[in-house]
Amino acid sequence: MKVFEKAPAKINLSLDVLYKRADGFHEVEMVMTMVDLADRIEMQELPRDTIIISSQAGYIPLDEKNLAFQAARLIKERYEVRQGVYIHLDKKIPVSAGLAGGSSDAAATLRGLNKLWKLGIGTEELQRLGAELGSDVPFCVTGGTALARGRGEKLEPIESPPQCWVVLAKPPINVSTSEIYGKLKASEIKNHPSTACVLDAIREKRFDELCARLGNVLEEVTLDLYPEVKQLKEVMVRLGADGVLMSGSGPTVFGLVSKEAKVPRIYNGLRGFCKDVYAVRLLT
Ligand SMILES: C[C@](O)(CO)[C@H](O)COP(=O)(O)OP(=O)(O)OC[C@H]1O[C@@H](n2ccc(N)nc2=O)[C@H](O)[C@@H]1O
Ligand SMILES: Nc1ncnc2c1ncn2[C@@H]1O[C@H](COP(=O)(O)OP(=O)(O)OP(=O)(O)O)[C@@H](O)[C@H]1O
Repeated sequence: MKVFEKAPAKINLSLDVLYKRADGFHEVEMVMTMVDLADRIEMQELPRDTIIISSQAGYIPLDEKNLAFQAARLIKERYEVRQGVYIHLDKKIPVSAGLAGGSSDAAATLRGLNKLWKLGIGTEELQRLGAELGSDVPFCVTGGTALARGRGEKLEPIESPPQCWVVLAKPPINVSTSEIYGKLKASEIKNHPSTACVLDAIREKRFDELCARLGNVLEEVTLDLYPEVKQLKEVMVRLGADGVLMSGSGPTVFGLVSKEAKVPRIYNGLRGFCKDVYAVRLLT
């Protein structure tokens, strides 16, 4: 038997850090949503007790470092599953981009194996398992739009933002999430985004207000280390995107655009700076 799952990319509409915790993680307050750019994951049952990963993407690990492998191993161990699984990852989400590609693959693997092996695991338990794999995985289990707290695992679903285009541009650099959090001085953050205002703008369907309130405290660190990300933000603003922000720890920059007619100019303008550019819709 085979199952298929879509694993969409996420963007952070706001990302605030409240403080650094004793366990080394940062207490966050984030508004996250999914966009229509997704990996596609195929899971096929194997009679042997083994996990095999393949992918057309040459640049991701295919061994136990792969987050989909870790998700399969976790579910097999926890639910004492003796069968094996062959997992093919059709990657569309750029890697190490700040778009939670690996986390979404892990979440999709948890959902898919729950179906394949008829385990009957509830959503909350899938999210708990996800939290063992990474901070973004619990959100990716359900997707939608949510307010995330804790280290990202305490989730409150909220309604979707007003529908719009999302132009994503990833410069050709790799950014390490732990390095960016490591360099952040949580007690010295000057400009905290207002999570409450972002939530209000979404609830009241005020697109312009949402664009004005976008904010990510990790930008300061990443933009300082990688001036090309700052430049990309400036280009996107100049090309006419309504709201522009870096997603997660970067380096992907996204622009929200309400008018479809503006999208080709922004897309084509960005292609002059980097090859990884996508124009997609929000997954509402
Ligand atoms: C930047 C975001 O992607 C925004 O959604 C997430 O906060 C990070 O999520 P993630 O990549 O799933 O992160 P994890 O794999 O759990 O952690 C990677 C590293 O980031 C740091 N980290 C992550 C989450 C968090 N709340 N505080 C942290 O300090 C830790 O140093 C950790 O070792
Ligand atoms: N299935 C996977 N897809 C992509 N990367 C993976 C996968 N499994 C493990 N990785 C590794 O995880 C690291 C981060 O990749 P990923 O694409 O998830 O980053 P990201 O988009 O910055 O994530 P986040 O936004 O959650 O911080 C890379 O070093 C990559 O090699």
